[in-house]
Amino acid sequence: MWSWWSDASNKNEISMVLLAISVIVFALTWFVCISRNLGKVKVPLPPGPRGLPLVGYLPFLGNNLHHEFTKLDQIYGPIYKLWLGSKLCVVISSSTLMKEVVRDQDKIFCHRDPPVAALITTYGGLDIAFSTYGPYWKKMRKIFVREMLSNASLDACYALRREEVKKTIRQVYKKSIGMAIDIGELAYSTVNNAAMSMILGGTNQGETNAGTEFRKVVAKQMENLAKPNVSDIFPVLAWFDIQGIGRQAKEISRSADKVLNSAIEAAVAAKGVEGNEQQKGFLQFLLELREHGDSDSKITTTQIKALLLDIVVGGTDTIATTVEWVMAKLMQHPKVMEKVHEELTEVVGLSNFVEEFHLPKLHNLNAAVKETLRLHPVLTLLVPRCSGISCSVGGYTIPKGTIVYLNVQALHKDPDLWGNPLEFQPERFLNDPNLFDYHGNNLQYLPFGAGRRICTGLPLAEKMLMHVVASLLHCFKWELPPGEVLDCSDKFGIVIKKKNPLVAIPTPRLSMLELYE
Ligand code: HEM
Repeated sequence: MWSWWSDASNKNEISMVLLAISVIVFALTWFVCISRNLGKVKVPLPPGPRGLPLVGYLPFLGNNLHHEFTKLDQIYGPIYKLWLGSKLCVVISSSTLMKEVVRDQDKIFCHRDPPVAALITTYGGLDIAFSTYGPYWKKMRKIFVREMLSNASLDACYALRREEVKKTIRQVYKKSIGMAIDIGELAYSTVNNAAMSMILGGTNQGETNAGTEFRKVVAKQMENLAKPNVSDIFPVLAWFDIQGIGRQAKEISRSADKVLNSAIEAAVAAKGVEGNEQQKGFLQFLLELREHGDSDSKITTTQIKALLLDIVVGGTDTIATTVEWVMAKLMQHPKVMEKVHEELTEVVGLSNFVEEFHLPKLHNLNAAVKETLRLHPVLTLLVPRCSGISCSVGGYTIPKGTIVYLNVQALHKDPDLWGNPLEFQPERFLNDPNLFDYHGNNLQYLPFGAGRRICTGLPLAEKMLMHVVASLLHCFKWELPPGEVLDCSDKFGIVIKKKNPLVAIPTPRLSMLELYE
């Protein structure tokens, strides 16, 4: 009988065939499973420190966030994550990874996750800095950059800035020769007055109430914004406003609104007055857009107020703090200061004030300012970005809605990019002045950020910063009060300031004392 099973050799063959089939089926199943799983293998989140349940790493961050971030960077590398309450944050500190964020995937990362206090004080994010990326933000930026801060517009209001710088010089000469002055305060009042003057134009009457009032409001706003807010890290608790930060923001917003409304009323009233035409300020310009703008540029009163806040809040403390840092670094390095003074004498002359047309010729001062911004970028974590969709950076997953901090201070001190990174050596910017500009072209140097969200105020900031520093240095020699030791440690805030304010004593430098009158 023909039977497979009875035939031993056949039985062996059948066993072999079955075994082969089993192996093939098993291999195929395994392969399919692995392939399916491979498809599902999740790209991991970046590494990072463990935190506590619920609050995450928040309790361990301390007061100086930027120093803490740099320490963590040494443990976890150039990209790491932290949970702050319910928010996932990623900190990035290498040039290569920053390129992925601000260049390759800039569109994904140019969103914001504004703090509650910022939303309240900017009329719900109607300004540029905290508005959502999209057509509204584009329109506001266009008005700001192409129209308000165009070369023509900045040239037109140069006389207003210049007058405020001169006022400061006169005031120092009359009241403070031989006396110790707080340089940060001096710079702040100069920049604030210049900003108010440019905003109000012909309607500005000297040291206006609006200027003084605004100063107080901005100081309160900066303080309030710098406070860590439970409502930001646990949005579900925002309604309770546990620390009262939202309530304070509303109060600040009401005060700012009052100042802005009275400035707008004054500008409207001054509109018909003859002689104010050449002194047109930003506000007059914006009011014209409100009345006569086309669909691309028409703007409401509330939007005008939000834009003005960006100038006063975004522009004054950043420039003033940088002025203070530059002065501190130069006083700490007398040889560099000497070179800068020699250059000012040669380019400007001791019988003249500094004018904006002198600024591009002040190569040593330019280099000293750039080097100061390398060591002390005042917005050291930029304005935090937020990922609009899930994506990957450095091979790690960055989920949608992650807050991304670009640690520019760490980038600026990266020993792989900078020789003697902790030393103040302005000459590194002298050899090839175009290698590092402020426009974010070289991703090794980003004091004003990069990409779509780069500082909107850059054209004004560059001029004002150099003009104020050059004028203070050209008109006076500065010395520390006897016994005072200069230290350059910093403290965290919205703007990174000197831990101890710089106090210095001026003596006149100009040859013609009438210039100070
Ligand atoms: C030394 C002075 C200044 C420094 C160092 C500085 C730095 C910066 C930085 C680092 C950013 C974030 C950029 C990014 O995320 O890539 C920024 C944004 C911004 N800055 Fe400045 N800034 C200065 C002066 C000014 C001035 C004078 C104004 C206004 C007249 C201004 C208005 C703004 C605005 C509106 C934004 C938000 C831009 C956006 O979100 O699209 N800044 N600034």
